[in-house]
Amino acid sequence: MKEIVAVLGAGSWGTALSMVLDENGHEVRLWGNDPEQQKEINEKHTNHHYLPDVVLSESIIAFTDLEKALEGAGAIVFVLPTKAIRAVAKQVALLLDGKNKPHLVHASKGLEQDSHKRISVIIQEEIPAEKYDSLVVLSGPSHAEEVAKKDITTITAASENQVAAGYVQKLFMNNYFRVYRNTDIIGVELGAALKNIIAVGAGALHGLGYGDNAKAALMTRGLAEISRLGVAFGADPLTFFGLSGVGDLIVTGTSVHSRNWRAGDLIGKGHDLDEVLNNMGMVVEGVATTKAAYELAQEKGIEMPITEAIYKVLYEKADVKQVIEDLMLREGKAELSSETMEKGNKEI
Ligand SMILES: NC(=O)c1ccc[n+]([C@@H]2O[C@H](COP(=O)([O-])OP(=O)(O)OC[C@H]3O[C@@H](n4cnc5c(N)ncnc54)[C@H](O)[C@@H]3O)[C@@H](O)[C@H]2O)c1
Ligand SMILES: O=P(O)(O)OC[C@H](O)CO
Repeated sequence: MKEIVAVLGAGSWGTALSMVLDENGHEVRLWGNDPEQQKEINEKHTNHHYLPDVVLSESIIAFTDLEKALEGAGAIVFVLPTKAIRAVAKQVALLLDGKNKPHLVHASKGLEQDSHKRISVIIQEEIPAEKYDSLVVLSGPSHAEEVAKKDITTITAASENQVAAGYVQKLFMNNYFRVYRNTDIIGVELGAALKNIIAVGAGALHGLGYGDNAKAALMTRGLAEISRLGVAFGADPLTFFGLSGVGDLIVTGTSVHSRNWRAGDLIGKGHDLDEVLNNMGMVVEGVATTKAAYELAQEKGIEMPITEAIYKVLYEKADVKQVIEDLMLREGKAELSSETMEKGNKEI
């Protein structure tokens, strides 16, 4: 199959996914809102700020005109920072005529500020169902830098509509980019968004000089609270043992490629949050997601002690070492409870 695919978001991940789609023979239109960057993609076939040293295929065409990018597209892939999704979805809704119904895909990882909504919910709110065919979430352990080098990557296409998930699987899959299907859109989106919080924490532990035991503790107990929140919102607990759960937690919580991990590392080393975010030059989703998840957990009475600790460090300027000591000295608990997986038990 050869499709026209509009990729919305010309940053690291949008560019890497465009390379996969181009490799698979699709017509790729990479839309972005920065004319200089789009010019660079079309004239030099590079996107040096987001993927240094990567040369793009000449057949990947950058667009600044959204209407032109969407014309006749069989699939539209949203790969924008979470905070830009609603505004761009509104624009897309105005441009879709309901006759040619594209498949919608999103590959972003976050929760909306204030509303705490998942990205698929935002897209469904902004684009009327009669204007598109299906909505699929593409998510999993995948650093853009490695995908751009064609390193082996596995990822999940999640949708309640398995025909649509199969379409997205076929669209992206090749010998270095393996795509699985999944039906649990809630679990996949929450796993993807919440692992960024734990990755910030893992970076901070590294920055502070803690060792591997601490890293394993954070990631394991982090996964426990991600699962607790997810299950409380209707996710399948098994999803958190999959690519969008433990898989993405490993890749983000252990890698210098991760902007979330790097931000945490610098915070652990004593740098100011605003300075860290300003210097990163790319989105660090975990910071905003920490606030959204913290508020969500407070609202629903779900215990998320690690998220709460990271929230205090990021938003209340709490001392990291003190926060870690407080976490360690909480009242002793049982490690596992079958109720945790069934109901999001608040005792654990
Ligand atoms: N980088 C990765 O390896 C990776 C992998 C998987 C998922 N993701 C997720 O994909 C999403 C995008 O991440 P990224 O790494 O590409 O971010 P990035 O910071 O590298 O790039 C973001 C791009 O979005 C553009 N943008 C921002 N606001 C916009 C708007 N209103 N309209 C149009 N363009 C706008 C920016 O100009 C930039 O080109 C995030 O949710 C991230 O968590 C990233
Ligand atoms: O660079 P990060 O921290 O945004 O993480 C990138 C991806 O989400 C890893 O799967």
